[in-house]
Amino acid sequence: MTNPILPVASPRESRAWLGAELRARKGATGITLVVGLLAAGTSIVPAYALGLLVDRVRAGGGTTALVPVAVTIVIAAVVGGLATGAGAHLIRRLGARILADLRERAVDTALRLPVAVLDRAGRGDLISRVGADISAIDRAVSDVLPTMISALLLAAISLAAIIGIDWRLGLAGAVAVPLYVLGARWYLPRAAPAYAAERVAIAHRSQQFVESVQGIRTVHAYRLEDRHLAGIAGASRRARDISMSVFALYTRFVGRINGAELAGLGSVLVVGFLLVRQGAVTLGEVSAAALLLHRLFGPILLLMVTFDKAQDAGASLARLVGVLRMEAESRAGVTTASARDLVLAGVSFSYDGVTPVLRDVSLRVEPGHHVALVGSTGAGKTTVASLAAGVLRPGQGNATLGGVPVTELPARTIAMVSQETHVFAGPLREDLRMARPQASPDELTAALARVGALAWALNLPDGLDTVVGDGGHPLTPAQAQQLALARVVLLDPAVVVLDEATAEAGSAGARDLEQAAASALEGRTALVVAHRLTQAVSADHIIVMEHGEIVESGPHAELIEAGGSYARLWTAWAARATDGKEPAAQRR
Ligand SMILES: Nc1ncnc2c1ncn2[C@@H]1O[C@H](COP(=O)(O)OP(=O)(O)OP(=O)(O)O)[C@@H](O)[C@H]1O
Repeated sequence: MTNPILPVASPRESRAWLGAELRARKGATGITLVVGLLAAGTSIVPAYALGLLVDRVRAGGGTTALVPVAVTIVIAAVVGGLATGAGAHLIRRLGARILADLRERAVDTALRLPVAVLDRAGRGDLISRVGADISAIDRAVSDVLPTMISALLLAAISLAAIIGIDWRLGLAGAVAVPLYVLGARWYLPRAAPAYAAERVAIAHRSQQFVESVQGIRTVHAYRLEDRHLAGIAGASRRARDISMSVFALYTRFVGRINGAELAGLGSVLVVGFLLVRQGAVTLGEVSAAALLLHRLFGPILLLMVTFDKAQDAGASLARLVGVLRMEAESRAGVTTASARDLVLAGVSFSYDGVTPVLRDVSLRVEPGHHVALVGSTGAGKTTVASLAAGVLRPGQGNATLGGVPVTELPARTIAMVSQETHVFAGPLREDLRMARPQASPDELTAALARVGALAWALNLPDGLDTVVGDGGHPLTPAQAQQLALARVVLLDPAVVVLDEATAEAGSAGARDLEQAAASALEGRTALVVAHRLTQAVSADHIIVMEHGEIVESGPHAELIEAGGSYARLWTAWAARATDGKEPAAQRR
């Protein structure tokens, strides 16, 4: 899927990111490299030892001269085996850790992105990046990466060893390089489509077979056996032909690689012959150089056939590192957006594009002020709150904070506590930490205390470690809302939109929640849907809504004096409050 919004990192950016990650893990990277080099180093020892053996035999050395060489080869094999195993394990572990961090940072960045950016980018792209792309890299890290890195280290060490024997031998061996490159450039672009076609043909064959077996009664009933058998035979022939052509492609590729090996080895032997004749090197040294080159054939072929997998993983990495590039965007504006007006200007909205729910709504919440929205059920309060928080986008008009559309603000700039409070499954402590992952235990308890939830939280079976949410310890709706308010305290946003279901908590519970909300909102700019009129009394400004429109607005005292809808709501509320019923005044 092509996407103009979520960026893809350039190869240079991906390399820079990887370099920084490795530098940040100097210790683990260093040990991995040392063990890898030890494995590569020990695996070239037998070639050297065999070269030495040749010289000793030529010099007429007896069995005693040969034993140390044999022992060296055995020790090198054992150490090399152990080091190769340990190296692969260390590479996998390092890779898995870097990958885990990358996934966390990518998800974290994505969750902070403004709603508008996510909408434009398409959630599917994001989900495939943190899902399929991570899996592709993960497979490469545990499967091809250790082999590739070992092969590269071995190639580097072997080349250095050959040049160390005599640079002219190194040059002779290098004759193979352009031929390898040509072989790879011929094979790689053909291999991917060929393997893809083979997979499709095999899937088609299975499909034909399964369909015929599943519909066997119909096949018998209409005497369709011959037609179905012909279909299966045709699909099988196609699959067989494609598989054979894929195999032919691979053999032709291996033929080209064998050509490169022949050229490299042949040149080493010819140059070696001339050098031995000149007395520049010994026969044993030329043998060692030839064996070192030969030792590389397997790893180089492996590098080539796994190259496409590494390329796939590289492409996935670029897509993930691209998401990280948006980190700055996801954090920008958090501080600058504070101390700015929250404004809805001429906002109209409809959920289905037909029935208008809001008509020309304009309101302003000044920095540090609390504005209460009141009105009957269905008047449009929750819709206004969702538009102000950037959860919904206006059909007409604008919702802005400091002039910036709220949907383009980083996700945590405006916090919204809605009527559906979700308790995430897991320990209560982790539920709170969603709002601030680095929160210390003291900060967690302070946040709970501020919303009056500390006493009950400490009384849970395992205190803050009690597992809550789905399948965990049940919390009352009021407790869940207190938890949501504690998360607001931890998140510490400049602006809060509150649409709590205080009315559902019973009068005593509702009063506690009002207290908790007031405490959580202290010092912040707030737009509050006042489900109980007592919440409106203390607000700096009250907005009264009816049928999707603002019908009145002003401070409590002014609205009472005006004797309009708010005054009527208030009278009804006060009368019921004296009856001891304490209703949600706007729920008629
Ligand atoms: N998701 C939705 N899809 C379609 N219509 C909706 C949706 N949510 C709300 N509405 C409709 O929009 C109108 C305004 O609803 P809204 O929830 O904003 O009112 P409210 O004043 O908050 O009411 P309450 O006090 O009951 O929460 C109502 O007619 C409601 O039926």
